[in-house]
Amino acid sequence: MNQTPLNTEKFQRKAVKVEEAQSRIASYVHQGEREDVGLEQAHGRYLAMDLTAPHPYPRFRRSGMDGYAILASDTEVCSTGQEIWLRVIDEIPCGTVSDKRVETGMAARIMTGAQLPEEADTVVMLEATQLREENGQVYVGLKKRMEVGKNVTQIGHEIKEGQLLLSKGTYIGAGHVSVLATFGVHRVPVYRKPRVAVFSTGSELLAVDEPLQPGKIRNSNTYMLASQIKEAGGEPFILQAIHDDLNLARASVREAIAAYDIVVTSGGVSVGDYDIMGDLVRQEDVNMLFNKVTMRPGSVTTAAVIDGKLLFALSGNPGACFVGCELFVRPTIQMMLSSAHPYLQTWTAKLGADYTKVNNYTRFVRSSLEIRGGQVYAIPARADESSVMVTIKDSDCLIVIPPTTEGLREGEEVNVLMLQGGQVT
Ligand SMILES: Nc1nc2c(c(=O)[nH]1)N[C@H]1C(S)=C(S)[C@@H](COP(=O)(O)OP(=O)(O)OC[C@H]3O[C@@H](n4cnc5c(N)ncnc54)[C@H](O)[C@@H]3O)O[C@H]1N2
Ligand code: MOO
Ligand SMILES: [Mg+2]
Repeated sequence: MNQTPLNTEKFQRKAVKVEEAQSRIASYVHQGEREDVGLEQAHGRYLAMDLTAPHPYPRFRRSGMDGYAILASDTEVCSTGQEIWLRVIDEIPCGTVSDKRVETGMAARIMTGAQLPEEADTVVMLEATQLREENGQVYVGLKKRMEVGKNVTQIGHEIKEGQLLLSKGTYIGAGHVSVLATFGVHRVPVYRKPRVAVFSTGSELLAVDEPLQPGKIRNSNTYMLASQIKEAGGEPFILQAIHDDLNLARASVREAIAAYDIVVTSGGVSVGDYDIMGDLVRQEDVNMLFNKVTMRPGSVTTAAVIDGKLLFALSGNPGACFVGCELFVRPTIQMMLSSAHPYLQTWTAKLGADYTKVNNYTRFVRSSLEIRGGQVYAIPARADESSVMVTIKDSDCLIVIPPTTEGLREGEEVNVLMLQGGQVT
């Protein structure tokens, strides 16, 4: 086993605040590269450029009802109770354009979604009309005065030509796909998903398909991190977990840095004898950004820049690993995708139970959200130690508890960071 030499440097760490750590990272983030994907592949991706409307939408004056296209002025006499009869000159199904002009005394039968004929300015719905035939000519009768433009959707009602349709960094969901299809964007310019290498360090780690052995555990962090990376918009690449060996770690980090956009590791960042990542980031060719943050869990979260790329050495404790990824890795991926909200967004909620742990660091307490009497409450997990794995799955948010010597009482207002997929129940 490759025991690291005794040194005191390891213990002397200067803690930085979360915001400071985030801003140090942000200064090394590069915008992602662009690739074009088919519209069917665009869901869940982030748009890589602003898109403007190549034409107004709707592009033509559109009937909102099945009925008759008429001139509203012809119906003015109806206000005195008089019925009018208009000569039906055409029938316009959806998708066809009439070559007739609707002049005074005339009407054209029209279907919902069809283009209004020239001159017609109003549509009267079928139910408000009656028909009569005289010498082979059909007439439509109506009794109600119509306002100009009734049941007609005007050109550009939704979007004017040249208007911003979707901005760079937009997450593409169902509604956005509809916009893209409407405007004929069949190849969609999106950011290439940042490629994130993930591997765990720890001689105690077994692969998930291995039977348990004394003193060993299965590697859960790698898979949890891969999920978090996916949620953040990245593409995770799971690399082989390594033993607590500095040379092995150095080789794996080097290879990963060369091949991927970001490298995330878990484990070995504290001050233990086999905490090799702590040593790795102190090497000459590594620009360590920080190796201690005034937060719990995850106080030993470490970040560094190697060959211009970011390495996140997260804690091995699952709770700290999870929070470190949400606070630092997720925003990095989101910034590469030009997301408008790279950081987890802050909400306020009432604290759902007393929180009595005192801290000199800011705590990020995994919690569920619940509505009680119309008010959102954040309920801290029953077990939220950094080493606890099983309550991570129940978290909708992280309650932010600033340094305190007294703890907080149930009902107090607290800031919470919403987690992606978090729900208020
Ligand atoms: N003397 C001190 N000891 C510790 C300190 C300290 O300041 N002084 N900090 C504690 C804190 S806080 C944390 S958090 C942990 C950080 O530990 P490391 O990041 O060095 O992680 P490891 O030592 O490798 O492992 C910790 C724990 O997590 C388990 N683990 C590791 N990898 C995985 C994985 N891939 N999947 C699941 N679980 C994993 C590992 O078995 C350990 O139980 O240090 C404290 N100690
Ligand atoms: O870094 Mo540890 O997670 O503060 O508990
Ligand atoms: Mg350790």
